[in-house]
Amino acid sequence: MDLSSLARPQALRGGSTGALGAHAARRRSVQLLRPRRPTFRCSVEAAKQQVQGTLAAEAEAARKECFGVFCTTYDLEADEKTKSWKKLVNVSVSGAAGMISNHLLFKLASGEVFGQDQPIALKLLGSERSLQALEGVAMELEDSLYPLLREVSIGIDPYVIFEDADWALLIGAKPRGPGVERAALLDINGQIFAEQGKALNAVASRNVKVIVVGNPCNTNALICLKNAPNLPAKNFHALTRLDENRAKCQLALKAGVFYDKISNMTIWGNHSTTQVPDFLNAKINGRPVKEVIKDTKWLEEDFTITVQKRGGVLIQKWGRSSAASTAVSIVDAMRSLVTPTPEGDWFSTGVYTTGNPYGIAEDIVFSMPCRSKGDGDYELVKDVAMDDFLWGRIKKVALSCRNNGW
Ligand SMILES: NC(=O)C1=CN([C@@H]2O[C@H](COP(=O)(O)OP(=O)(O)OC[C@H]3O[C@@H](n4cnc5c(N)ncnc54)[C@H](OP(=O)(O)O)[C@@H]3O)[C@@H](O)[C@H]2O)C=CC1
Ligand SMILES: O=C([O-])CC(=O)C(=O)O
Repeated sequence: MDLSSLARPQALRGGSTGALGAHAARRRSVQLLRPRRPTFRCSVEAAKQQVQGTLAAEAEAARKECFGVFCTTYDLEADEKTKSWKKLVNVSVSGAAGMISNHLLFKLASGEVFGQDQPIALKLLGSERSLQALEGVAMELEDSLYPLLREVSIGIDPYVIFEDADWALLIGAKPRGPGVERAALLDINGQIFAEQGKALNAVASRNVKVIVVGNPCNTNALICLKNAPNLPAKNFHALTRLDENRAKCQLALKAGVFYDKISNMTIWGNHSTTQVPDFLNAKINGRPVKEVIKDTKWLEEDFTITVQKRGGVLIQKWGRSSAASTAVSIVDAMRSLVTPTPEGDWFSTGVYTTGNPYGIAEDIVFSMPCRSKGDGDYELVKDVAMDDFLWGRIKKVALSCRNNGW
Protein backbone atom coordinates (compact mmCIF):
# COMPACT_ATOMS: atom_id res chain seq x y z
CA MET A 1 0.00 0.00 0.00
CA ASP A 2 1.43 3.42 -0.96
CA LEU A 3 0.45 5.25 2.20
CA SER A 4 1.50 8.69 1.04
CA SER A 5 -0.74 8.54 -2.01
CA LEU A 6 -3.97 8.48 -0.04
CA ALA A 7 -6.04 11.30 -1.51
CA ARG A 8 -7.15 14.28 0.52
CA PRO A 9 -10.81 14.00 1.41
CA GLN A 10 -13.09 16.35 -0.49
CA ALA A 11 -14.09 18.25 2.61
CA LEU A 12 -10.49 19.28 3.27
CA ARG A 13 -9.43 20.25 -0.23
CA GLY A 14 -8.49 23.85 -0.90
CA GLY A 15 -10.43 26.13 -3.22
CA SER A 16 -12.68 29.10 -2.94
CA THR A 17 -15.10 27.48 -0.53
CA GLY A 18 -12.73 24.84 0.92
CA ALA A 19 -11.14 25.03 4.31
CA LEU A 20 -7.69 25.81 2.90
CA GLY A 21 -9.03 28.84 1.08
CA ALA A 22 -10.55 30.16 4.24
CA HIS A 23 -7.54 29.91 6.52
CA ALA A 24 -5.43 32.50 4.99
CA ALA A 25 -7.68 35.02 6.70
CA ARG A 26 -7.55 33.28 10.07
CA ARG A 27 -4.58 33.87 12.34
CA ARG A 28 -4.07 32.77 15.91
CA SER A 29 -3.20 34.75 18.96
CA VAL A 30 0.29 33.25 19.24
CA GLN A 31 1.15 35.02 16.05
CA LEU A 32 0.56 38.27 17.84
CA LEU A 33 3.65 37.41 19.84
CA ARG A 34 5.76 37.68 16.71
CA PRO A 35 4.57 40.71 14.75
CA ARG A 36 5.95 40.76 11.24
CA ARG A 37 8.56 43.34 10.25
CA PRO A 38 7.11 45.80 7.67
CA THR A 39 8.73 45.44 4.26
CA PHE A 40 7.97 48.92 2.79
CA ARG A 41 10.03 52.14 2.81
CA CYS A 42 8.36 55.59 2.75
CA SER A 43 7.83 58.45 5.16
CA VAL A 44 8.17 57.72 8.89
CA GLU A 45 4.55 58.72 9.49
CA ALA A 46 3.21 56.49 6.73
CA ALA A 47 5.37 53.65 8.00
CA LYS A 48 3.98 54.05 11.51
CA GLN A 49 0.43 54.03 10.22
CA GLN A 50 1.04 50.94 8.18
CA VAL A 51 2.62 49.12 11.13
CA GLN A 52 -0.31 50.06 13.34
CA GLY A 53 -2.72 48.98 10.63
CA THR A 54 -0.96 45.64 10.22
CA LEU A 55 -0.92 44.98 13.95
CA ALA A 56 -4.56 45.99 14.32
CA ALA A 57 -5.54 43.69 11.45
CA GLU A 58 -3.56 40.85 13.01
CA ALA A 59 -5.13 41.52 16.40
CA GLU A 60 -8.58 41.52 14.82
CA ALA A 61 -7.89 38.28 12.95
CA ALA A 62 -6.39 36.71 16.06
CA ARG A 63 -9.47 37.63 18.04
CA LYS A 64 -11.51 35.46 15.69
CA GLU A 65 -9.08 32.54 15.97
CA CYS A 66 -8.69 32.46 19.73
CA PHE A 67 -11.62 31.69 21.97
CA GLY A 68 -13.33 33.93 24.52
CA VAL A 69 -11.28 34.71 27.61
CA PHE A 70 -8.25 33.14 25.94
CA CYS A 71 -8.02 36.14 23.61
CA THR A 72 -6.86 38.24 26.54
CA THR A 73 -3.23 39.24 26.17
CA TYR A 74 -0.90 38.34 29.03
CA ASP A 75 2.70 38.63 30.06
CA LEU A 76 3.93 35.75 32.18
CA GLU A 77 7.21 37.48 32.92
CA ALA A 78 5.49 40.49 34.46
CA ASP A 79 3.82 38.45 37.17
CA GLU A 80 5.72 37.28 40.25
CA LYS A 81 3.82 33.96 40.33
CA THR A 82 4.45 33.06 36.70
CA LYS A 83 7.78 34.60 35.79
CA SER A 84 9.73 31.40 36.49
CA TRP A 85 7.40 29.31 34.32
CA LYS A 86 8.64 27.55 31.20
CA LYS A 87 7.95 28.66 27.63
CA LEU A 88 4.41 28.00 26.40
CA VAL A 89 3.86 24.53 24.91
CA ASN A 90 1.46 24.15 21.97
CA VAL A 91 -0.74 21.06 22.07
CA SER A 92 -3.01 20.37 19.10
CA VAL A 93 -5.84 17.89 19.58
CA SER A 94 -8.05 16.44 16.84
CA GLY A 95 -11.48 15.01 17.62
CA ALA A 96 -11.55 17.63 20.33
CA ALA A 97 -15.32 17.49 20.69
CA GLY A 98 -15.29 13.72 21.08
CA MET A 99 -15.55 11.58 24.19
CA ILE A 100 -11.86 10.90 24.83
CA SER A 101 -11.00 14.57 24.46
CA ASN A 102 -13.74 15.50 26.86
CA HIS A 103 -11.68 13.82 29.57
CA LEU A 104 -8.24 14.55 28.21
CA LEU A 105 -8.36 18.31 27.66
CA PHE A 106 -9.07 19.03 31.31
CA LYS A 107 -6.19 16.84 32.42
CA LEU A 108 -3.83 18.62 30.04
CA ALA A 109 -5.02 22.02 31.22
CA SER A 110 -4.62 21.09 34.88
CA GLY A 111 -0.89 20.42 34.53
CA GLU A 112 -1.13 16.65 34.99
CA VAL A 113 1.18 15.99 32.05
CA PHE A 114 3.72 18.78 31.95
CA GLY A 115 3.77 19.97 35.55
CA GLN A 116 2.75 23.08 37.41
CA ASP A 117 5.27 25.42 35.79
CA GLN A 118 4.35 24.67 32.20
CA PRO A 119 1.82 27.02 30.56
CA ILE A 120 -0.09 25.44 27.73
CA ALA A 121 -1.94 26.45 24.56
CA LEU A 122 -4.66 24.08 23.39
CA LYS A 123 -5.52 24.13 19.71
CA LEU A 124 -8.67 22.17 19.10
CA LEU A 125 -9.52 20.60 15.76
CA GLY A 126 -13.10 19.75 14.87
CA SER A 127 -15.17 19.66 11.72
CA GLU A 128 -18.22 21.45 10.35
CA ARG A 129 -20.40 18.92 12.17
CA SER A 130 -18.69 19.44 15.52
CA LEU A 131 -17.89 23.15 15.45
CA GLN A 132 -20.73 24.11 17.75
CA ALA A 133 -19.85 21.34 20.20
CA LEU A 134 -16.25 22.53 20.07
CA GLU A 135 -17.40 25.95 21.23
CA GLY A 136 -19.08 24.19 24.14
CA VAL A 137 -15.80 22.46 24.99
CA ALA A 138 -13.94 25.77 24.88
CA MET A 139 -16.59 27.36 27.11
CA GLU A 140 -16.11 24.61 29.68
CA LEU A 141 -12.37 25.19 29.55
CA GLU A 142 -12.98 28.90 30.14
CA ASP A 143 -15.17 28.16 33.14
CA SER A 144 -12.56 25.86 34.68
CA LEU A 145 -10.15 28.77 35.36
CA TYR A 146 -7.00 26.71 34.90
CA PRO A 147 -4.02 28.98 35.66
CA LEU A 148 -1.74 27.13 33.23
CA LEU A 149 -4.14 27.24 30.28
CA ARG A 150 -3.15 30.44 28.54
CA GLU A 151 -4.51 30.04 25.03
CA VAL A 152 -7.33 28.09 23.42
CA SER A 153 -8.24 28.20 19.77
CA ILE A 154 -10.75 26.15 17.84
CA GLY A 155 -11.02 25.42 14.15
CA ILE A 156 -11.70 22.95 11.42
CA ASP A 157 -8.54 23.28 9.42
CA PRO A 158 -5.53 21.14 10.35
CA TYR A 159 -3.20 23.54 8.54
CA VAL A 160 -4.17 26.22 11.07
CA ILE A 161 -4.69 24.14 14.18
CA PHE A 162 -1.40 22.24 13.80
CA GLU A 163 0.66 25.38 13.29
CA ASP A 164 3.75 25.30 15.56
CA ALA A 165 2.37 22.25 17.40
CA ASP A 166 4.85 20.78 19.89
CA TRP A 167 2.46 17.89 20.46
CA ALA A 168 -0.27 16.59 18.16
CA LEU A 169 -2.78 14.23 19.73
CA LEU A 170 -4.67 12.68 16.86
CA ILE A 171 -7.88 11.36 18.34
CA GLY A 172 -10.54 12.35 15.81
CA ALA A 173 -11.68 9.25 13.97
CA LYS A 174 -14.74 7.08 13.79
CA PRO A 175 -14.92 4.64 16.72
CA ARG A 176 -16.19 1.08 16.24
CA GLY A 177 -19.49 -0.18 17.55
CA PRO A 178 -20.35 -3.57 19.12
CA GLY A 179 -19.13 -6.60 17.15
CA VAL A 180 -16.88 -4.60 14.80
CA GLU A 181 -13.09 -5.12 14.56
CA ARG A 182 -10.87 -2.00 14.72
CA ALA A 183 -9.34 -2.89 11.35
CA ALA A 184 -12.73 -2.33 9.71
CA LEU A 185 -12.29 1.39 10.42
CA LEU A 186 -9.26 1.72 8.17
CA ASP A 187 -11.15 2.66 5.01
CA ILE A 188 -12.93 5.53 6.76
CA ASN A 189 -10.18 6.70 9.09
CA GLY A 190 -7.05 6.21 6.97
CA GLN A 191 -7.86 9.26 4.85
CA ILE A 192 -8.03 11.48 7.91
CA PHE A 193 -4.48 10.56 8.92
CA ALA A 194 -3.07 11.06 5.43
CA GLU A 195 -4.46 14.57 5.41
CA GLN A 196 -3.30 15.31 8.93
CA GLY A 197 0.18 13.96 8.22
CA LYS A 198 0.46 16.41 5.33
CA ALA A 199 -0.72 19.27 7.50
CA LEU A 200 1.76 18.42 10.28
CA ASN A 201 4.51 18.16 7.71
CA ALA A 202 3.71 21.65 6.49
CA VAL A 203 3.11 23.63 9.68
CA ALA A 204 3.97 21.82 12.93
CA SER A 205 7.12 22.32 14.98
CA ARG A 206 9.95 20.36 13.35
CA ASN A 207 10.26 18.30 16.53
CA VAL A 208 6.54 17.73 17.07
CA LYS A 209 5.61 14.58 18.99
CA VAL A 210 2.58 12.88 17.46
CA ILE A 211 0.39 10.40 19.32
CA VAL A 212 -2.14 8.62 17.13
CA VAL A 213 -5.17 7.37 19.03
CA GLY A 214 -7.84 6.99 16.32
CA ASN A 215 -8.22 3.37 15.25
CA PRO A 216 -6.69 1.31 13.84
CA CYS A 217 -4.00 3.42 15.50
CA ASN A 218 -0.86 1.53 14.35
CA THR A 219 -1.80 1.75 10.70
CA ASN A 220 -3.05 5.30 11.05
CA ALA A 221 0.27 6.28 12.66
CA LEU A 222 2.13 4.70 9.73
CA ILE A 223 -0.09 6.53 7.22
CA CYS A 224 0.47 9.75 9.10
CA LEU A 225 4.25 9.50 9.24
CA LYS A 226 4.48 8.49 5.57
CA ASN A 227 2.65 11.69 4.73
CA ALA A 228 5.03 13.76 6.83
CA PRO A 229 8.43 13.06 5.25
CA ASN A 230 10.03 16.20 6.68
CA LEU A 231 9.33 15.21 10.28
CA PRO A 232 11.31 12.53 12.18
CA ALA A 233 9.47 9.20 11.83
CA LYS A 234 10.69 8.41 15.32
CA ASN A 235 8.40 11.08 16.76
CA PHE A 236 5.20 9.27 15.73
CA HIS A 237 3.51 7.03 18.28
CA ALA A 238 0.48 4.75 18.19
CA LEU A 239 -1.23 4.59 21.58
CA THR A 240 -0.83 1.15 23.17
CA ARG A 241 -0.56 2.48 26.70
CA LEU A 242 -4.17 1.60 27.43
CA ASP A 243 -3.32 -2.04 26.68
CA GLU A 244 -0.30 -1.84 28.98
CA ASN A 245 -2.48 -0.45 31.76
CA ARG A 246 -5.10 -3.15 31.18
CA ALA A 247 -2.42 -5.85 31.31
CA LYS A 248 -1.03 -4.49 34.58
CA CYS A 249 -4.49 -4.49 36.06
CA GLN A 250 -5.14 -8.14 35.12
CA LEU A 251 -1.79 -9.31 36.54
CA ALA A 252 -2.44 -7.41 39.78
CA LEU A 253 -5.87 -8.97 40.05
CA LYS A 254 -4.54 -12.50 39.57
CA ALA A 255 -1.58 -12.01 41.95
CA GLY A 256 -3.69 -10.27 44.58
CA VAL A 257 -1.48 -7.18 44.71
CA PHE A 258 -2.17 -3.53 44.04
CA TYR A 259 -1.41 -2.56 40.45
CA ASP A 260 1.47 -0.25 41.32
CA LYS A 261 3.47 -3.41 42.06
CA ILE A 262 3.51 -4.40 38.37
CA SER A 263 6.40 -3.15 36.23
CA ASN A 264 8.22 -3.86 32.95
CA MET A 265 4.98 -4.53 31.11
CA THR A 266 5.38 -4.63 27.36
CA ILE A 267 2.66 -4.75 24.77
CA TRP A 268 4.24 -6.02 21.57
CA GLY A 269 2.64 -5.27 18.23
CA ASN A 270 -0.58 -3.50 17.59
CA HIS A 271 -3.67 -2.23 19.34
CA SER A 272 -5.88 -5.10 18.20
CA THR A 273 -6.81 -8.63 19.15
CA THR A 274 -3.45 -9.98 17.93
CA GLN A 275 -1.39 -7.79 20.29
CA VAL A 276 1.02 -9.61 22.61
CA PRO A 277 1.03 -8.73 26.32
CA ASP A 278 4.45 -9.93 27.50
CA PHE A 279 4.32 -11.85 30.79
CA LEU A 280 7.86 -13.21 30.31
CA ASN A 281 9.53 -9.87 31.03
CA ALA A 282 6.90 -8.26 33.27
CA LYS A 283 7.53 -8.16 37.02
CA ILE A 284 5.42 -8.27 40.16
CA ASN A 285 7.07 -6.66 43.15
CA GLY A 286 10.34 -6.83 41.20
CA ARG A 287 10.07 -10.62 40.59
CA PRO A 288 9.36 -12.28 37.24
CA VAL A 289 5.62 -12.79 36.77
CA LYS A 290 6.11 -16.53 36.21
CA GLU A 291 7.63 -16.86 39.69
CA VAL A 292 4.57 -15.28 41.25
CA ILE A 293 1.80 -16.60 38.99
CA LYS A 294 2.48 -20.30 38.40
CA ASP A 295 -0.64 -20.87 36.32
CA THR A 296 0.96 -20.94 32.84
CA LYS A 297 -2.30 -21.80 31.12
CA TRP A 298 -3.89 -18.67 32.60
CA LEU A 299 -0.96 -16.53 31.47
CA GLU A 300 -0.82 -17.94 27.95
CA GLU A 301 -4.55 -18.01 27.35
CA ASP A 302 -6.90 -16.17 29.72
CA PHE A 303 -4.60 -13.25 30.53
CA THR A 304 -3.63 -12.68 26.92
CA ILE A 305 -7.18 -12.95 25.59
CA THR A 306 -8.60 -10.72 28.32
CA VAL A 307 -6.18 -7.94 27.46
CA GLN A 308 -6.65 -8.39 23.71
CA LYS A 309 -10.42 -8.25 23.97
CA ARG A 310 -10.89 -5.77 26.81
CA GLY A 311 -11.86 -2.91 24.47
CA GLY A 312 -14.53 -5.00 22.75
CA VAL A 313 -16.00 -6.26 26.03
CA LEU A 314 -16.19 -2.70 27.29
CA ILE A 315 -18.09 -1.65 24.17
CA GLN A 316 -20.61 -4.45 24.82
CA LYS A 317 -21.16 -3.13 28.36
CA TRP A 318 -21.14 0.61 27.71
CA GLY A 319 -22.48 0.68 24.16
CA ARG A 320 -19.50 2.91 23.27
CA SER A 321 -15.74 2.59 23.49
CA SER A 322 -13.43 3.41 26.42
CA ALA A 323 -13.01 7.13 26.83
CA ALA A 324 -11.94 8.03 30.38
CA SER A 325 -9.35 5.26 30.66
CA THR A 326 -8.08 6.10 27.19
CA ALA A 327 -7.59 9.73 28.22
CA VAL A 328 -5.71 8.56 31.32
CA SER A 329 -3.50 6.37 29.15
CA ILE A 330 -2.73 9.29 26.79
CA VAL A 331 -1.63 11.29 29.84
CA ASP A 332 0.51 8.31 30.93
CA ALA A 333 2.02 8.00 27.45
CA MET A 334 2.92 11.70 27.32
CA ARG A 335 4.25 11.74 30.87
CA SER A 336 6.46 8.78 30.06
CA LEU A 337 8.13 10.91 27.40
CA VAL A 338 8.54 14.06 29.48
CA THR A 339 9.75 12.47 32.70
CA PRO A 340 12.73 10.10 33.08
CA THR A 341 11.70 6.44 33.14
CA PRO A 342 12.27 4.96 36.62
CA GLU A 343 15.47 2.91 36.87
CA GLY A 344 15.01 -0.64 35.54
CA ASP A 345 11.48 -0.07 34.24
CA TRP A 346 10.07 0.75 30.80
CA PHE A 347 6.84 1.59 29.01
CA SER A 348 5.15 0.48 25.79
CA THR A 349 4.42 2.63 22.79
CA GLY A 350 3.82 1.89 19.13
CA VAL A 351 6.74 3.30 17.15
CA TYR A 352 8.40 3.00 13.76
CA THR A 353 10.36 -0.25 13.62
CA THR A 354 13.17 0.75 11.32
CA GLY A 355 16.46 -0.08 13.10
CA ASN A 356 14.84 -2.13 15.87
CA PRO A 357 17.18 -4.56 17.70
CA TYR A 358 14.69 -7.45 17.92
CA GLY A 359 14.48 -8.54 14.29
CA ILE A 360 10.90 -7.32 13.89
CA ALA A 361 9.92 -6.42 10.32
CA GLU A 362 11.12 -2.95 9.32
CA ASP A 363 8.88 -0.12 8.15
CA ILE A 364 5.83 -0.78 10.30
CA VAL A 365 4.52 0.86 13.48
CA PHE A 366 4.77 -1.67 16.28
CA SER A 367 4.51 -1.46 20.05
CA MET A 368 7.79 -2.19 21.83
CA PRO A 369 9.44 -1.50 25.22
CA CYS A 370 10.94 1.99 25.51
CA ARG A 371 12.72 4.20 27.98
CA SER A 372 12.99 8.00 28.02
CA LYS A 373 15.33 10.52 29.62
CA GLY A 374 12.32 12.81 29.92
CA ASP A 375 13.27 15.00 26.95
CA GLY A 376 10.37 13.88 24.75
CA ASP A 377 12.55 11.33 22.99
CA TYR A 378 12.91 7.61 23.75
CA GLU A 379 15.15 4.59 23.15
CA LEU A 380 14.13 0.99 22.61
CA VAL A 381 15.03 -1.33 25.51
CA LYS A 382 17.61 -3.83 24.29
CA ASP A 383 17.95 -6.31 27.15
CA VAL A 384 14.61 -8.10 27.04
CA ALA A 385 14.27 -11.86 27.41
CA MET A 386 12.76 -13.83 24.53
CA ASP A 387 11.52 -17.44 24.44
CA ASP A 388 9.90 -19.48 21.68
CA PHE A 389 6.38 -18.76 22.89
CA LEU A 390 6.87 -14.98 23.01
CA TRP A 391 8.84 -14.80 19.77
CA GLY A 392 6.26 -16.98 17.99
CA ARG A 393 3.50 -14.58 18.96
CA ILE A 394 5.55 -11.48 18.11
CA LYS A 395 6.32 -12.91 14.65
CA LYS A 396 2.63 -13.56 14.10
CA VAL A 397 1.51 -10.05 15.01
CA ALA A 398 4.36 -8.51 12.98
CA LEU A 399 3.23 -10.53 9.96
CA SER A 400 -0.30 -9.29 10.46
CA CYS A 401 0.92 -5.68 10.64
CA ARG A 402 3.07 -6.18 7.56
CA ASN A 403 0.45 -7.93 5.42
CA ASN A 404 -2.83 -6.47 6.60
CA GLY A 405 -1.75 -3.10 7.92
CA TRP A 406 -2.99 -3.70 11.49
N1 LIG B 1 -5.71 3.62 20.77
C1 LIG B 1 -6.52 3.44 21.78
O1 LIG B 1 -6.13 2.94 22.83
C2 LIG B 1 -7.96 3.83 21.67
C3 LIG B 1 -8.45 4.39 20.52
N2 LIG B 1 -9.75 4.78 20.43
C4 LIG B 1 -10.18 5.39 19.17
O2 LIG B 1 -10.18 6.81 19.32
C5 LIG B 1 -11.06 7.38 18.36
C6 LIG B 1 -11.94 8.45 19.02
O3 LIG B 1 -12.74 7.87 20.00
P1 LIG B 1 -13.84 8.75 20.80
O4 LIG B 1 -13.28 10.05 21.22
O5 LIG B 1 -14.41 7.86 21.81
O6 LIG B 1 -14.91 8.95 19.66
P2 LIG B 1 -16.05 10.05 19.50
O7 LIG B 1 -17.04 9.49 18.55
O8 LIG B 1 -16.53 10.55 20.79
O9 LIG B 1 -15.28 11.25 18.81
C7 LIG B 1 -14.53 11.01 17.71
C8 LIG B 1 -14.43 12.27 16.88
O10 LIG B 1 -13.84 11.86 15.67
C9 LIG B 1 -14.30 12.66 14.62
N3 LIG B 1 -14.61 11.87 13.44
C10 LIG B 1 -13.91 11.90 12.30
N4 LIG B 1 -14.45 11.11 11.38
C11 LIG B 1 -15.55 10.57 11.93
C12 LIG B 1 -16.53 9.68 11.45
N5 LIG B 1 -16.50 9.17 10.21
N6 LIG B 1 -17.53 9.33 12.30
C13 LIG B 1 -17.56 9.81 13.56
N7 LIG B 1 -16.64 10.67 14.04
C14 LIG B 1 -15.64 11.05 13.24
C15 LIG B 1 -15.50 13.41 15.17
O11 LIG B 1 -15.06 14.73 15.35
P3 LIG B 1 -15.13 15.83 14.21
O12 LIG B 1 -16.52 15.85 13.68
O13 LIG B 1 -14.80 17.02 14.99
O14 LIG B 1 -14.11 15.45 13.21
C16 LIG B 1 -15.75 12.86 16.54
O15 LIG B 1 -16.08 13.86 17.48
C17 LIG B 1 -11.82 6.22 17.75
O16 LIG B 1 -11.25 5.87 16.52
C18 LIG B 1 -11.61 5.09 18.76
O17 LIG B 1 -11.73 3.82 18.18
C19 LIG B 1 -10.61 4.64 21.48
C20 LIG B 1 -10.18 4.08 22.65
C21 LIG B 1 -8.82 3.60 22.82
O1 LIG C 1 -12.01 -1.10 21.37
C1 LIG C 1 -12.17 -0.02 20.77
O2 LIG C 1 -12.65 0.11 19.65
C2 LIG C 1 -11.71 1.20 21.47
C3 LIG C 1 -10.35 0.91 21.85
O3 LIG C 1 -9.46 0.96 21.02
C4 LIG C 1 -10.12 0.31 23.15
O4 LIG C 1 -10.94 0.46 24.06
O5 LIG C 1 -9.10 -0.34 23.28
